[in-house]
Amino acid sequence: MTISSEQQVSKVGVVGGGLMGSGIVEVSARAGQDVVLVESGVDSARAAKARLAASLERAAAKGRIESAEGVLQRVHVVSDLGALADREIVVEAIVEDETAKVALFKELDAVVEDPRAIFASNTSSIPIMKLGVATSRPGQVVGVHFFNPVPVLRLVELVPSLLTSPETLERSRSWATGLGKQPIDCQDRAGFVVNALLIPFILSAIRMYESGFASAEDIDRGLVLGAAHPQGPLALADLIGLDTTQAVAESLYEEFKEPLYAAPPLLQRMVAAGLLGRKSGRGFYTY
Ligand SMILES: C[C@H](O)CC(=O)SCCNC(=O)CCNC(=O)[C@H](O)C(C)(C)COP(=O)(O)OP(=O)(O)OC[C@H]1O[C@@H](n2cnc3c(N)ncnc32)[C@H](O)[C@@H]1OP(=O)(O)O
Ligand SMILES: NC(=O)c1ccc[n+]([C@@H]2O[C@H](COP(=O)([O-])OP(=O)(O)OC[C@H]3O[C@@H](n4cnc5c(N)ncnc54)[C@H](O)[C@@H]3O)[C@@H](O)[C@H]2O)c1
Repeated sequence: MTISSEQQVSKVGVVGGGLMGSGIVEVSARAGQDVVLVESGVDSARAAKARLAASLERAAAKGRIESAEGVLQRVHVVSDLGALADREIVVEAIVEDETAKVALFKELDAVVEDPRAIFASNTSSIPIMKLGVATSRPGQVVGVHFFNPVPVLRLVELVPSLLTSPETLERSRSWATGLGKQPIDCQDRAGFVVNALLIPFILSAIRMYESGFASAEDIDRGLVLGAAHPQGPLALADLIGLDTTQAVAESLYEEFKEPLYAAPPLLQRMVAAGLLGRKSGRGFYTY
């Protein structure tokens, strides 16, 4: 299907400006799009703005953009979902929690006025169908899954549910490609392609560490030096966030009931303790 200029989206909304949402805002604004970011509170809005500004300053220092200010002019950070009324695509990037996402998709359905607007979720593992049927427009709901760090990694997984329309899928593909991303197509199964393979690998590393088999540093060094990974699995879990890692493991386990997807006790205890990785300052490493 060819996407006409009239079907292309340029008014972007993002809900949730954490690790991923701020990255999605950044790549959209850098591609020249007008972006409204909705965050839930004053502190998280401030944190999102700081993360975005720091990343843009780094891009400017490397000569990848002319100036951070130029890009920031296209970004509006608000706390009211009503500001998304005129958006052509809204990307949900809130916490990996099905109840919270379903509630948000219901609200988005009520506030977004464009009858053809795309409702995209950046979920790592929650069925797109569950988000689709929370709205009156399941044909316009699709998974558009970015990877962390968003400004660096080129992949986007495109995940239609059984009810997603071909037009929604192709408009999403065209949008992601316009951001400089390379889409792959996935079925609506927990974990899609990458997390279904990556999360059990990370969980195996956590079990290895938990059993005292090797230190965190040696497990990570082993995979970096012996398998040419950019970082080891425990450092990667800290980058993803241990809460998100656990939530994705739980979705995979619920769907497939395979022990390899079960969150190890150590991961569960670390999350309960608030040791969430980089974002909380401590996980398998201290930051
Ligand atoms: C769970 C989810 O659903 C799905 C997922 O997202 S799974 C996670 C997928 N992500 C990965 O696997 C990440 C693997 N790790 C990596 O790619 C690298 O270790 C890394 C990019 C995080 C850091 O790379 P490293 O070389 O150690 O650090 P560093 O030199 O600071 O960064 C490399 C480049 O990335 C850029 N970069 C790093 N982090 C960045 C960030 N948060 N934002 C913007 N740019 C960033 C740096 O500016 C640098 O650019 P340069 O090459 O032009 O100098
Ligand atoms: N961390 C990763 O590596 C990664 C990679 C790909 C996809 N994802 C997915 O992206 C989503 C976000 O993950 P993250 O790592 O950015 O999480 P995060 O915890 O860094 O950020 C979540 C943000 O959402 C905000 N938020 C929560 N509820 C909200 C609401 N109702 N309205 C507005 N804002 C709200 C929070 O204030 C927070 O800033 C999750 O679905 C996650 O599975 C994460």
